Amino acid sequence: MTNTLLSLETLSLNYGDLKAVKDVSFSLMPGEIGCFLGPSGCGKTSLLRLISGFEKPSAGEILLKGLPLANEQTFVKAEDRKIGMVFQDFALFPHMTVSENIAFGLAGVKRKVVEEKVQALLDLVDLVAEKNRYPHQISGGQQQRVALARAMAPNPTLLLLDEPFSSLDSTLRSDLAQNIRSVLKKNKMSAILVTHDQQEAFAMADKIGVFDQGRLCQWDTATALYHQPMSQEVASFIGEGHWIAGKVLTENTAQTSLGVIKISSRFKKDESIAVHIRPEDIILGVKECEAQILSAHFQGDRYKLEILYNDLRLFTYVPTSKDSFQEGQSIYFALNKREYSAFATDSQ
Ligand SMILES: Nc1ncnc2c1ncn2[C@@H]1O[C@H](COP(=O)(O)OP(=O)(O)OP(=O)(O)O)[C@@H](O)[C@H]1O
Repeated sequence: MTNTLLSLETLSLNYGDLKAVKDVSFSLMPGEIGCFLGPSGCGKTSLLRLISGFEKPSAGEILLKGLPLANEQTFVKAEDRKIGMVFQDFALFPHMTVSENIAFGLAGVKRKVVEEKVQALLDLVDLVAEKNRYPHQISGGQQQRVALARAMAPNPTLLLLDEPFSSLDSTLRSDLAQNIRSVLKKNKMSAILVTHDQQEAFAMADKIGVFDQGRLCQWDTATALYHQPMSQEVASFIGEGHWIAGKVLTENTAQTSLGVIKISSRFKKDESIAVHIRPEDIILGVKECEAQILSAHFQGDRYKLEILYNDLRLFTYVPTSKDSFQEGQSIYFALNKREYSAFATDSQ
């Protein structure tokens, strides 16, 4: 028997003919922060609504601490699931102070206990000095921390955060993502975050699920998604890269227009494959391949260099230095010697 906190088993949700969530299975361990990542309309919010109890599954099962929340026979109502929610727009009560907002979910609890709990949460989210202010008298980031403290107050078993940073500006978002992660970790709180922003997912989550049209493509750590994508969708969606055609030579090598490279999956000899190469795999200044610079885009701390090698367009990043780059200039590079992710292609 595992001590899984949340398990989803082949969970599906249909809205009429539309299959919004298709056979999704994964599990979350106690204290883990998970994340649903994917483009708009891929079913992230629908899945969060299934877990919170705002939607009934069309098929499959949700278990919390081994007990069914929803399956063919059972449906535990949202208010009985001990699952907290933090919404996109924070949904704070404007006529209540920060402390009153945090205390809101503690109805029926003794006053002294409420006071202690609110004080501890104010400390945790670093809002002691703002406790008597109203939501309009604090910043967006502070409002989000109030929303987090309010959702944590009743000690939920699991916290769900639906695009919690989307109304904040980008510099605040990454700071707050780190900050909220440390608050959750300090409290050993299990949580699931929904976002379409990779940097936010990377900053907050232990495990990330990449979704595509209602399907969970991969549930993994950020580094595994980046370095060992299990499908072309995940490789293309996470980070940046190039697809290069190749033909399988031996069990773990392929011939490509960048030479013979190692591949991480096993294919049959002569099979056509697409190999995924990251920008950081193009190592400049090593005299193996000679290319021409097509363009150099100055991006502040770095240049994005587009280069042409035979008929192949590649790009990489170079830290800004005194070097300048001219269009048409020759430049040498080598391909990083590692095993590359590769996938079978339909072409012969
Ligand atoms: N109540 C509903 N009735 C019918 N279709 C719906 C309903 N809610 C969502 N959908 C559809 O289900 C699909 C998944 O929607 P969902 O909101 O779960 O996606 P999402 O990944 O959260 O998107 P976003 O990032 O834009 O919020 C979409 O095609 C959407 O139009």
